Amino acid sequence: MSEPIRVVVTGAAGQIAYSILYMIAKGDVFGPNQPLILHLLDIPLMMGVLEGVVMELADCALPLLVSVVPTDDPAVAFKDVSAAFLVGAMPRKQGMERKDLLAANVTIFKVQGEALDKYARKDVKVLVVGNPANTNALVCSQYAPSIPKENFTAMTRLDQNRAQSQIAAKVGVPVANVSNIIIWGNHSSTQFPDASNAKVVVNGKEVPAPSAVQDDAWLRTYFVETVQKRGAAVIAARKMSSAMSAAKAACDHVRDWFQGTAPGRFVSMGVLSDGSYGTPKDVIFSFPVSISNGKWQIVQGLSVDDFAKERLAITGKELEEERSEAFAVVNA
Ligand SMILES: NC(=O)c1ccc[n+]([C@@H]2O[C@H](COP(=O)([O-])OP(=O)(O)OC[C@H]3O[C@@H](n4cnc5c(N)ncnc54)[C@H](O)[C@@H]3O)[C@@H](O)[C@H]2O)c1
Ligand SMILES: O=C(O)C[C@H](O)C(=O)O
Repeated sequence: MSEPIRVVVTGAAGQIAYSILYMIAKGDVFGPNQPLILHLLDIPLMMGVLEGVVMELADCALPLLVSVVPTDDPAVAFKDVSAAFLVGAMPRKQGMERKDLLAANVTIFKVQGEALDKYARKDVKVLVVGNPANTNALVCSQYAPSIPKENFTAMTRLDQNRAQSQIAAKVGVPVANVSNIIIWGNHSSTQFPDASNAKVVVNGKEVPAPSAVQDDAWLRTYFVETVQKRGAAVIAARKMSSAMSAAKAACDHVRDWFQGTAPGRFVSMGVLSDGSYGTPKDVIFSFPVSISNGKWQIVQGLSVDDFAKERLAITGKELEEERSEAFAVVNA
C-alpha cells in the first residue's frame, strides 16, 4: 500500500457529496491500493449535518479510508491536498439557467482559489462541479497563481455520460459500446454535444457513431437538445438537481485525470482554452482531451463542420460573457 493522499470535497454536507464520498472512499477514483484522508468542507451552519456524514463514513468500514477531517475552515480543508472536488455552491431551481447562479457562487471560488494557493500541494488537481462550473473554475485558478492553470478543470463529464447513454439507447447497444463523444464549450444549455467523431461497437465491430445511428436529423436536433436540457429535466422531475449522476461523473473525470485514457480514446473536460478549434482563449472551455501521466492534452485535428463551428461560436461567446460578469462581481 502507498502513503495516504489527502483529498478535499467541498459542500460535503450536500446532496452530491452524499454520493461522491462513498465512491471516492471505496477506491473508485484513486484505485484499490491508494489509502485516503478525506477533508470535508462545508459552512458553519452545516457542521451538525456533516457530523452525521462522518458517522456514516465510519460505519461504512472502508479499508482505504485512513481518516476524515470535517471542517468549516478552508485553511484546514485545503492543507496539503492532492485532489480537490469543489462541489459546494448553490444549485439552481426550476426555471433558472446555471448562469443565474453566478453572482451567488462566484465569490466562493475566489475564496477557495486563495485557500488552494496558500495551503494545497502545488500539483493539486482541481475539479469544479459547483455551477456555473466553467466560469467558477476560471475564477478559482486566477486566485491561485502559484498553481499551474492546467490543474483547474470544470466538469462536463455528466453531459458526456448523458450523451453516451442517449446514443447507446438509440442504437440499442450497452453504454460501454459507445466512446469518444465530445462535449464542446460551457456546461450550460449552449453546450454542443457532438457524436460526429464518436465510435459505437455494433455486432462486435467498431463503427462511426453517425453510421450506427443512421439518423443525422436526430443527431442534430433531439440528441443535442436532450443533452443540453437534461439537467433541467432532472430538476423538473426530482425538484432537486442531479446528484447521483453528478457524483459518478465527477469520479469518472478525476479517475481518468489521475489514471489516464486508453489509447485512441478521449474524454471531455472543461480546461483553459488555448484557442484550439477557433474557440476564445482564456475561458474554461470543454474540449476532447487525452490524458497520460496525469496531464491532459486537447485532441487536435478532429473534423469540425460548419454546423459544429456555429455551435462552438455560440457557447464560446456565452463563456466570454460569463467571464466579464464574474470578474465584475469578484472585483466589486
Ligand atoms: N457540473 C455539473 O455537471 C453539475 C452537476 C450537478 C450539480 N452541479 C452543481 O453542484 C453544486 C452542488 O450541488 P448539490 O446538489 O450538492 O447542492 P446542495 O445544496 O445539496 O449542497 C451544496 C453544499 O455546499 C455547501 N456550501 C455552500 N457554500 C459553501 C462554501 N463556501 N464552502 C463549502 N461548502 C459550501 C452548502 O452548505 C451545501 O451543504 C450546485 O452548484 C449544482 O448546480 C453541477
Ligand atoms: O442542471 C443543473 O443545474 C444541475 C447540473 O448542472 C446538471 O447538469 O444536472
